[in-house]
Amino acid sequence: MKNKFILSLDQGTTSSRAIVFNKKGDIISSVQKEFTQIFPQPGWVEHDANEIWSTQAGVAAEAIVRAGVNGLNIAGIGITNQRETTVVWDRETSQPIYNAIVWQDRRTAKYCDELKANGYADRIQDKTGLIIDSYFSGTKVRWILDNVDGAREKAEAGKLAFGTIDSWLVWKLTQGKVHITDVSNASRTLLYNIKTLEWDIEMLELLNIPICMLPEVKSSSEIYGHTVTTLFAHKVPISGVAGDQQAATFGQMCIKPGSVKNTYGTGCFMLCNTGNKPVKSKNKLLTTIGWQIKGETTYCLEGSVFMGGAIVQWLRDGLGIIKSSADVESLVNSVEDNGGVFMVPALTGLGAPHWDQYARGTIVGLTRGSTAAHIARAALEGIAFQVMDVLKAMEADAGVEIRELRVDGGAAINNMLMQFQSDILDTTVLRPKILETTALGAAYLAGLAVGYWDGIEDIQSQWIVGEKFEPLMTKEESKKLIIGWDKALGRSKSWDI
Ligand SMILES: Nc1ncnc2c1ncn2[C@@H]1O[C@H](COP(=O)(O)OP(=O)(O)O)[C@@H](O)[C@H]1O
Ligand SMILES: O=P(O)(O)OC[C@H](O)CO
Repeated sequence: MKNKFILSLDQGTTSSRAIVFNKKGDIISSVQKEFTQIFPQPGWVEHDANEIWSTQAGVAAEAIVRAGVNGLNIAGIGITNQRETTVVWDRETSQPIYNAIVWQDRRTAKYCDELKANGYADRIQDKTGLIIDSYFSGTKVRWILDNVDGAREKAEAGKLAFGTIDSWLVWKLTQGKVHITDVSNASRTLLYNIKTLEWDIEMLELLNIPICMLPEVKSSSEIYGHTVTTLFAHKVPISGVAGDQQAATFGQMCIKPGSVKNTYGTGCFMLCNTGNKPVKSKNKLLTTIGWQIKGETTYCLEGSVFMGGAIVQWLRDGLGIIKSSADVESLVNSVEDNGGVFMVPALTGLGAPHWDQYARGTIVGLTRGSTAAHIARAALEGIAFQVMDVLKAMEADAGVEIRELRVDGGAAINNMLMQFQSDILDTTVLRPKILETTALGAAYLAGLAVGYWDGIEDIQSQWIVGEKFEPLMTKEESKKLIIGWDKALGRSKSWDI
């Protein structure tokens, strides 16, 4: 496959990205575009699905041009996406009937409480691997069917399609010819049985969602269809799909059971490969499908933290104490420590392992000496403390000590955050040379399906350490900080009841 490349479409929560990779896993071109975040009410988060498509299509076209190639040079397209975010569209017009309801959106929290009160938690965890929380797609689909005029009748008549962002992009790329998702995305809907690998009829009935709306579930690495859009002059195979966190786990080459990565994007997501069998968490982690290749399914345990790098965006857009996300590093380095200030970044509730839909952001420990720098430092430390809570739960579930953490995502570029993370975990943090592991993982899945790479052996050696962070903090210091964090955490819980 001479002069051939893989195009990866990475549709994240805050931006759409397209990256062209070569056979060595090098980035040939990369284009990114932020899009609008819509906050119609406190706790609600929406995206315009058409804007998701237009930004994604735009960056794809530009990445190809910048790489100096055309569709003929693209061996396959890999898609990876913000997960759980829910789109319902009209099959005939391809128009969404409502904005995409984003994974962070809390509007179905009360309904989730009812499900819990009615004793469904165990059964749901058994079947789907998930915790009852408004995070997942199922209750969002139900909300759209119940709240958009005429939606339920249309859905029952087979006129509406539901999809997570991967499905929506495949639909648009094939001009409505292909309606699919992959197992990793399906496993985030609350509707998919991760043991039988089928949509679960009991869950569909419970949430009152007609099965005819759902996409067909495929593996993460196969040819699903070819592009029909005018974006590419030639028909390009779409050959890899995985949720962004699972793609990053694959891109980080966490392919052996026990290997762990943490991504610092909008949220933080720690995934531990548990091999070919689902492991039920006893510590409020999620059991999720990592990927499926050639009929073999890999499972992971996951700890999802809702606010990661997004708290830095809030420092920028909400507080206005920095001009760009990158500025946070010089601001935090202007002070020695947090000056006694702690921030719990629970602006959209708390995910794993606390699962408190009603927690809200808290800043505590302010004194007359507190400055913007202390608040910024507390924000970054708040990211690392949340990851620490997840890691502890992961260690308890796996029954092992995690001595090495592979990291990636936009905020992993931040050296202060990575050093603090290593300090507070007392664990080695490894940042790879290529930080775009999400896009790379999707590229690998797509390339494996079309024979661009022959097998895992072909790509395994491409993972290279860029920076290594070792713990430097004394045990006394970290212990004191952890006590402060736990106290602050207590203040943020059950706030918005
Ligand atoms: N230097 C930095 N320090 C800390 N956070 C940063 C820095 N640069 C970017 N970020 C954060 O990284 C996030 C973007 O990461 P990315 O992996 O692109 O996220 P997503 O895929 O969720 O859109 C943003 O929330 C941004 O605030
Ligand atoms: O957009 P990201 O990279 O923060 O990822 C979002 C997750 O997929 C949500 O589950």
